[in-house]
Amino acid sequence: MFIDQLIKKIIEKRNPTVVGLDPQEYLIPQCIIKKYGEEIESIGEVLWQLNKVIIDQIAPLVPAVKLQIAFYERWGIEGLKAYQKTIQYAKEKELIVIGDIKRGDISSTAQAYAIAHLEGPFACDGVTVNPFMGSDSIRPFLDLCKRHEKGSFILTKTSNPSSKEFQNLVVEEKPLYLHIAYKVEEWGKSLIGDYGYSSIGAVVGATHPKEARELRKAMPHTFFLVPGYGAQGARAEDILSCFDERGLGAIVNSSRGIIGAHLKEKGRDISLEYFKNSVRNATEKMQKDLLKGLERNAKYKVY
Ligand SMILES: O=C(O)c1cc(=O)[nH]c(=O)n1[C@@H]1O[C@H](COP(=O)(O)O)[C@@H](O)[C@H]1O
Repeated sequence: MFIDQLIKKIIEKRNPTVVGLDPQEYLIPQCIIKKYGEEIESIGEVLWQLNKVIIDQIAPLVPAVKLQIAFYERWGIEGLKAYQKTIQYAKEKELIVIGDIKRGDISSTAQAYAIAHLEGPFACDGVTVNPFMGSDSIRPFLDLCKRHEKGSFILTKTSNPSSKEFQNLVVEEKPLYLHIAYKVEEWGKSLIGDYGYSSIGAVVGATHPKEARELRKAMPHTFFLVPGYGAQGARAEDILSCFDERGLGAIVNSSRGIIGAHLKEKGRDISLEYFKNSVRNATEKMQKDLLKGLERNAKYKVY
């Protein structure tokens, strides 16, 4: 089952973090671009080699990676080939792979998305899904999650500053994000695993600690994917309320904070060795930071 596999890996590695493989152009070290070609035709190879280097560094440290598909789609077919190859390689390295695709559409279309990203050419272990269109748009993802033991994380309270425009609107006496939360709990009911969490999770932004606390209470069986740490400004203490008293219940993403750590220190003109160390150090630093936060808070036990 997706969620049990994810939690087992988190416990094994003592690390509730996921590295975001979001290769924005300005982050890519010059040494990789120069080695694999600076022409637009080489972009697929550049993205793939970059990801391979990152995965080799982080595979022993983290349970999972998340690929934001936009940074691949943006380059067309070559980008998507790199996306596909990276998924395959991360799986070979026994990482849980989350495709950050944020899809949502009428059910027949949603089914095609679900097939593409959960069983077809881009099959990941889990995906992110947008619930704006309601239950029938989610159903195809739930069905395939059940059939193939996969997972989905449903956007519930997103990390961006404008998320409050719609998600915090009060409807029938409750903010919209709470309505979504109750639906996500319901959608996940039949996929609850050994640790009490469902393979149907929620995306909850690290940048909104007050809402995260409320959501943790409202969603006792829902595992959180928590973006916003690092580059978007959230700190470990903002995220603690996403975890339960066992130190489980959430996995925290960082993308730019890990694969762009070298920029603050040195810029893009660095050696491959420097890049590798920078990725590894940033990953270890994030792990320590979160574990320290969990340990400091007396209520939480760390595995
Ligand atoms: O679903 C997501 O992963 C997501 C939801 C959300 O509310 N906020 C958010 O930042 N994300 C994604 O999480 C990653 C955050 O990247 P960094 O800000 O660079 O760590 C990006 O891939 C975003 O697309």
